[in-house]
Amino acid sequence: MIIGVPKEIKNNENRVAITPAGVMSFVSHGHTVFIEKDAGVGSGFTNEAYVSAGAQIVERAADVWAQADMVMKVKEPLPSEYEYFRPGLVLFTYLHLAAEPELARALKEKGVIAIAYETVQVGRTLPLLTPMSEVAGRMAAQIGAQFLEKTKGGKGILLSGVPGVSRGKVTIIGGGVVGTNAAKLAIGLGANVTIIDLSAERLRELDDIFGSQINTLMSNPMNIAQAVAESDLVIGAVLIPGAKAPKLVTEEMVKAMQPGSVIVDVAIDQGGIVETSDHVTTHDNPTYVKHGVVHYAVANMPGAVPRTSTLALTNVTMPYALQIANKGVHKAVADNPALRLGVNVANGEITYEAVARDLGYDYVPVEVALEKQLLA
Ligand SMILES: NC(=O)C1=CN([C@@H]2O[C@H](COP(=O)(O)OP(=O)(O)OC[C@H]3O[C@@H](n4cnc5c(N)ncnc54)[C@H](O)[C@@H]3O)[C@@H](O)[C@H]2O)C=CC1
Ligand SMILES: CC(=O)C(=O)O
Repeated sequence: MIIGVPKEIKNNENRVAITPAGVMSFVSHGHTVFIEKDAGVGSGFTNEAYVSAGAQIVERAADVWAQADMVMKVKEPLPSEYEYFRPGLVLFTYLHLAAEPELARALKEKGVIAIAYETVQVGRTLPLLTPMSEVAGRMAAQIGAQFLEKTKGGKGILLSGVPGVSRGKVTIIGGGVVGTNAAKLAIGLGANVTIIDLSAERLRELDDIFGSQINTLMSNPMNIAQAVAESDLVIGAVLIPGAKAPKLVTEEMVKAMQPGSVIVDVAIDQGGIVETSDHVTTHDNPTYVKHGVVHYAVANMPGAVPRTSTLALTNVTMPYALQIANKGVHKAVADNPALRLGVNVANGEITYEAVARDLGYDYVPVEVALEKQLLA
């Protein structure tokens, strides 16, 4: 198979979908890898390192897309990349389609087989999302602490407090991977931490992990309203796989926060859990203020720490990418139920139920959609 890796073009996105080690794995299995010139530079991988590993460097993104059977990326394609879509092309990347209706339409209309990292699922875990959620969760606490500084627009508090002055209050809504990692850092910073989740089982696990270092609360509008109003920093970390994020923090709740408080809505890639985080921001211009509250809504947070993130991401994506390359997409998906759940669009159909529901399309099972191609 020919695998193509374009350079990421999202604002300050310095990750890359394959490292030289990944190239070596593909090549040792008889595959060909085209890497766009300088695609790895932001993550510290030179063109020469890719060539030494057996890749061919291609000058133009258009040629990478045109020659590849499978394109591997990190972030969802941007509108300027939609023209490269074509029937039968396999696209393996983060997609977050419930929040990207135009992208979903383009993939559907152009007959791409689009496999989303974030919906590949093993039991209750999302193995290709986990490492980036670890990164973003840890970043959320440190970014929140930074924007609480007066010079950054915040109310001017230090989360740890100092002897004789209270600690800052952090509320984390969603106690999964992002939430747990945000809590680790927030506890490390000395904050007073509350985690809110809908799952009593998860709250029990969090209580076992963190003990008296955190407070846990069941997710309901009353608990959320009270915790948010009292918080200096709120971190949005809820996920319903594939679906648009539920708006759990209403505009009224935001208005009740003190001016200069901070919201880091990590779930913004799925649309965000805060009513007032109504648009995505970028690393260049990461925050805006609404009702006196600083909102941070960057959808590619790990892109700011690309060396760590690229290594962590490719550690988990490569085994799946190799299965697709070695077996072909049909057999790889048929053999691996985890990968099957990753397929969001195939041959003109939406094949992930939550995405179809949220975007108003008919849901077509993956097998049926892939069969269409074999019959055609
Ligand atoms: N902005 C960025 O750069 C990044 C964003 N993310 C996003 O962060 C979000 C969270 O991801 P993970 O922590 O990996 O998901 P996860 O599946 O590990 O955790 C989600 C948690 O939300 C809880 N939950 C579901 N409904 C809830 C409700 N109504 N109230 C409270 N809790 C509820 C679940 O019980 C679960 O514990 C996702 O949208 C993910 O895509 C992840 C990485 C980077
Ligand atoms: C999860 C995701 O979208 C990211 O790491 O950018």
